[in-house]
Amino acid sequence: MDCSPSSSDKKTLKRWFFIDKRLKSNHSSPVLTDPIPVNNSRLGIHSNLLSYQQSGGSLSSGKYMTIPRKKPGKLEDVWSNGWLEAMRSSSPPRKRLIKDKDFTIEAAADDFDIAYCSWMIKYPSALKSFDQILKNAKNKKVAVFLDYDGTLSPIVDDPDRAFMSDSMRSAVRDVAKYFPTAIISGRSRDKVYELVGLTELYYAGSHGMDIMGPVSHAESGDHPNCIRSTDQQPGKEVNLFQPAREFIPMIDEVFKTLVENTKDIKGANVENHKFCTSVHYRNVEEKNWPTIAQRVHDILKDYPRLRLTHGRKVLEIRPVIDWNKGKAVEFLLESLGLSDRDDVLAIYIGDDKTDEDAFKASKYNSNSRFTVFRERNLGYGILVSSVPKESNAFFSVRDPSEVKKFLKALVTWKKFEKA
Ligand SMILES: O=P(O)(O)OC[C@H]1O[C@H](O[C@H]2O[C@H](CO)[C@@H](O)[C@H](O)[C@H]2O)[C@H](O)[C@@H](O)[C@@H]1O
Repeated sequence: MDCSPSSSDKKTLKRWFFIDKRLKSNHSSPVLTDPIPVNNSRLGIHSNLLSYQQSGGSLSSGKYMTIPRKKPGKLEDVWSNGWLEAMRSSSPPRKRLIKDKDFTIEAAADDFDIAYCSWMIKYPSALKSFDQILKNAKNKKVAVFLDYDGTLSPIVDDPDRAFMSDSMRSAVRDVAKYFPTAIISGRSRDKVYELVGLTELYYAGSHGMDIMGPVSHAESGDHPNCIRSTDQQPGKEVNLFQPAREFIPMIDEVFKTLVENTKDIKGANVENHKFCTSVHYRNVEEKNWPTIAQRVHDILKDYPRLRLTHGRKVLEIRPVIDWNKGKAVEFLLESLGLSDRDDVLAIYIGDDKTDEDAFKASKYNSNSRFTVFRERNLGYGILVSSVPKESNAFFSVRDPSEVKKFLKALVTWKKFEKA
């Protein structure tokens, strides 16, 4: 779809603004929003509100190796804390629907396209804005951060079959030849490394809680959770940074309990990412979503040091520490010696709610210690989305195929600049 306005669009645009106005007058917007669980003091709390070092509360519930079969709680829990609402809006609809928290209307293709074009005024295409990006990148050190699922690989029903294409792999390999490049994924670091298979990159798994980065130029290398290692990535000395190390036994225990307690729900799938665990409901019938949500909720009640976040048709359980993909980007920039400088442009491409933390990331800077990417043009967040949704990103691309075009364009620019 081409979103450049043409004269023939005028009529339809007018029609769209009329629809838009009508929806707004009903306190509604055609843009998908991510409802944040309300009414839940613990399980849905935003990580930024929590300090990194948590005091009190034991690390384990003391039940390692025994898997308790939970007594079901009341279904009202998951209604009242907003989980179900968040689950329903957790992935872009495949059908052309305009959704709002109060109602869903089936949109004619035209209306949907116009909604998308109107959304792109706020989140312009990174491909069409490439000249603007280059203008800002000129004479700067560019660093590239990439999410995996939905960004480098298309979303598919089976998480074990989310492969990236060879052409995408070669585009990422080329990018890494010219720019420091890292993958920041919700998956375990081992799994995402297995899927990407490139030694040229740095990897952060478990939403940034397991970072294999460069041997540090800065203080981050002296962090107590940093281990220097040479054997993890062939030919490279790397730093391993694992701020949630102490949670490994607890996550393993919760993972086993989740497997046991969801095994009778058809389509449920639990993954262990070592520092966090995911419960997929993409293949669970919608009528059973309240049940799966309630089971997870009941288990988490026993773990005050774990919290829940929502991904694309997945419930993610992770430690209550002030660490996320945004912090991982900051950490990697610091390790790369790219923090305390103005001549750096960080580009982050991602599709999911957890990528929003990275879109909001700050960069250390001598003038003001934390400088938000978006406000100072020190970095660009690029959201991958084929439907309108609210984001902290600056630009957008529609899908992984546009991500690949963008990466290739970066490489072509750099080659040309060097020649
Ligand atoms: O941060 P990411 O690299 O994007 O990882 C986030 C989650 O991605 C995977 O789940 C998502 O992709 C699956 C495969 O396309 C899809 O089936 C699932 O519905 C999506 O949520 C991964 O399996 C999760 O563990 C990650 O947390």
